[in-house]
Amino acid sequence: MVLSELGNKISSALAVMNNTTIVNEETINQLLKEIGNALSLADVQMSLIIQMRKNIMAKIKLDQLAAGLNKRKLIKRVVYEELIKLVDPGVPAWKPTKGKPNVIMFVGLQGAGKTTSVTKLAYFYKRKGWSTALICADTFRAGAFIQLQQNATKAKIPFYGSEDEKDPVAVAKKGVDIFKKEGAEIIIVDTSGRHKQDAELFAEMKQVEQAVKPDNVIFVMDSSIGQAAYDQATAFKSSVGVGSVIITKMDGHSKGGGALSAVAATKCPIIFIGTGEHIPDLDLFNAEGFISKLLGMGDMPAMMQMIKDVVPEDPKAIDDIVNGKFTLRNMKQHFQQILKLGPIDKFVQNLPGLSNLPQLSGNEGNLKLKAYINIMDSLSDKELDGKKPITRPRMLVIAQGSGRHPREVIELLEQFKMFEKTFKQKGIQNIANNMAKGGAPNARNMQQLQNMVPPQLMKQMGSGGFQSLLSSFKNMKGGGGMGDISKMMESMGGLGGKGFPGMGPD
Ligand SMILES: Nc1nc2c(ncn2[C@@H]2O[C@H](COP(=O)(O)OP(=O)(O)OP(=O)(O)O)[C@@H](O)[C@H]2O)c(=O)[nH]1
Repeated sequence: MVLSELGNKISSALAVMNNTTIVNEETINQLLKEIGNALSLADVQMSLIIQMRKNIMAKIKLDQLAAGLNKRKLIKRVVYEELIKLVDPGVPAWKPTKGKPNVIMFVGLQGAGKTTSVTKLAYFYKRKGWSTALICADTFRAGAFIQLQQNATKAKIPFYGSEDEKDPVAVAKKGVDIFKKEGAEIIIVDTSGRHKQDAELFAEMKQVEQAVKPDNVIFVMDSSIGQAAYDQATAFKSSVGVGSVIITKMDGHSKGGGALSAVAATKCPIIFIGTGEHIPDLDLFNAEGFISKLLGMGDMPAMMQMIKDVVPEDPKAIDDIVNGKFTLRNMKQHFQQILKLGPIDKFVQNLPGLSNLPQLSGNEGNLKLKAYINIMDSLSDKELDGKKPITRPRMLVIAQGSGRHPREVIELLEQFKMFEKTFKQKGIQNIANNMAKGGAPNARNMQQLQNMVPPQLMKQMGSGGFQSLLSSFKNMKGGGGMGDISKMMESMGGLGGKGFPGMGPD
């Protein structure tokens, strides 16, 4: 059973409870039994399931509930909170400090995904403007040096290692010293693994730890580990000062529950999950967002973060929205920004109602956007700025110039009309204006916003999903300010009409 199945099972158990006429002890027992079975099938440790069940029962005392209280809502909330607790030790995750060297040491068993994840993490920080460096202190596995060197070169990250030096402590120490002197802010040390936990491995880890004095030790765990996760995590935690966890291969067919509940063993937060073999395939982990996504309720904070991370402030684009102006040039920028968010399917899976769909369109959406951008590269400035209409003969020339089919040029212009319509709606301008003054969207804005969400998406989101979308708007008050709301609207504009290119209902 993969995690989306776990999510679907829990969601349907909650839906059954929601549809029963009477909520009594029996209904709750049945619900908890089904949730417990689903968690157990996903490899979550039995003692944790029993504890969770006890916590839920303690929070829902039916006989003490005030009359008129929405019991179903309360039960759902309690289940949701307890699921979050399962993957959240309640300890804030360590954060690096800008402007100083932060040494991070990776530990884990062989094949867990350490070498892949060190590069992913360095790349994650590099994209955010940190100066990063990688050190290969895995002198045990032949090939580890070359693997990390190649990954580092691919990601354009400075690397240190030695094919001749057999002492991991010496390599780690020398590498850290070099990069500290060079002023690197994130220095990541990859250590060797073993097929199984053994004394030699732990002794080596301890020596490296003492030599480089890491600011954080990250324990990397393969999500397919199953029930053995608890013991493995405990062993690593008691040996070195593990501070955070990364769970890899969450994209595969593993059950994942065992590794996820390893936080209970380490009392350390999961900070990232690996979602593929490529360098950008590393997702920030947020317990609430993760459970919300698991249950098909979307992960709006993750979506907002993705947008915030990569979209630069563009006052002109904001002005254009406020003034109801939308040109092909705006659309081109909009598509370029969406592409920076990574694969579109990942972005969309953070949306309520779409989050537990198995796979939307893979890379198709991105390829389509790239094709559209190619076409727009062939437009003149006047055409991009809406100062000159694009005639049919001109469409053929543009198709030829961009090496695309004329049908795609027509498709792009149709897409543009839909975007233009969305962005010219008064509602968007009102909200933008309101947010520009630092205010939260009011009830009328919300209604207008609701009217702008295409019926197809609305149906998929359900009212609960829509509420969380609205609250994400409300929560933005004061936080990200005007920049955020404009970006959010851009993303919503992208969902307008037929949805993202290549992902529409037809
Ligand atoms: N699908 C998928 N594969 C991953 C992920 N992370 C790592 N891998 C793959 O897992 C395999 C092992 O990864 P490594 O990074 O070499 O493992 P390691 O922990 O460094 O192993 P040692 O250096 O031997 O200790 C490689 O084939 C990786 O491509 C992930 O998140 N998803």
